[in-house]
Amino acid sequence: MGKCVQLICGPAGSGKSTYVSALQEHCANGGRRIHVANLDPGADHFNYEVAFDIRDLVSVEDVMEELEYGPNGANIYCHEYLLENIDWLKDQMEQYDEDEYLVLDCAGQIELYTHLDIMRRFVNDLKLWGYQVVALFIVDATFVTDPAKFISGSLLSLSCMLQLELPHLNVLSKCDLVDEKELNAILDIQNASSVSLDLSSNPKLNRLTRSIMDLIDDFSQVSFLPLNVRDEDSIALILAHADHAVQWGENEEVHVKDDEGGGEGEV
Ligand SMILES: Nc1nc2c(ncn2[C@@H]2O[C@H](COP(=O)(O)OP(=O)(O)OP(=O)(O)O)[C@@H](O)[C@H]2O)c(=O)[nH]1
Ligand SMILES: [Mg+2]
Repeated sequence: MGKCVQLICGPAGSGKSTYVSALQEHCANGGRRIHVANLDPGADHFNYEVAFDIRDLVSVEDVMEELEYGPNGANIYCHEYLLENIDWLKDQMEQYDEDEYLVLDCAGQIELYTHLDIMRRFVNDLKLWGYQVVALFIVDATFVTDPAKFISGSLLSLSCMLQLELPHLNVLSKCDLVDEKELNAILDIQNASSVSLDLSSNPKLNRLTRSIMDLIDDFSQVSFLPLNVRDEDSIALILAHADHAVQWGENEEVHVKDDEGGGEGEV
């Protein structure tokens, strides 16, 4: 069993903290140990049992008050501060054994995943410490139900994937809020070229849109896993994909009953 981490990324309000809370409950019901940490220095509230919390090191509130920064600048400052004090995080993570899976609930400030290199530097540290990391990019289903928004959501996810260079899963949250037909249309998309893209009356713009979608296709970036936090099966499916990405449990010893000897043997 290796040291494994799910890194929960995505735009503000997309449902990251709600997902980790549902995941924690799902794992507890199944007798599996996971630990969820808050890495959002601007978090107000969340419903999960927190293993450790970046706000014990630095918080947006304190930075805004002491340095008189605005909320965005303070958030970036907090992430830079975390990187400068990365041993704090290492100590927190090392409290847990290899068979205890860690889930890191990150901030939703989108520049962290697009043009700043903060998350990439952070991920590089996790890799150096020997963690297998999978990124889950959570996108709100209600934001991708028309072609223009679908392109925008796919591009955001692609930026994150290219920045972090990690095994990457796209998760469509709040599936309970969208019409089943609309949802299935998104989930059925196998390649970007199949999306109806004549968004403009200007053929030049439509050609540009198609080129963008071809780019997204080149990275096989259009498939989403559906998440409905009220549906255990959807959480189990996402967990299975994440486990596969980090090879969780693949080296686990298989125990079989030794009928003749009455004891257990290893395979
Ligand atoms: N109906 C429904 N609402 C959801 C779901 N997931 C999240 N929400 C709601 O969406 C809002 C934002 O959810 P959060 O989990 O706080 O989102 P977040 O991505 O952690 O937000 P930030 O930490 O601010 O980036 C909350 O009001 C949630 O109750 C879902 O699957 N279904
Ligand atoms: Mg959150």
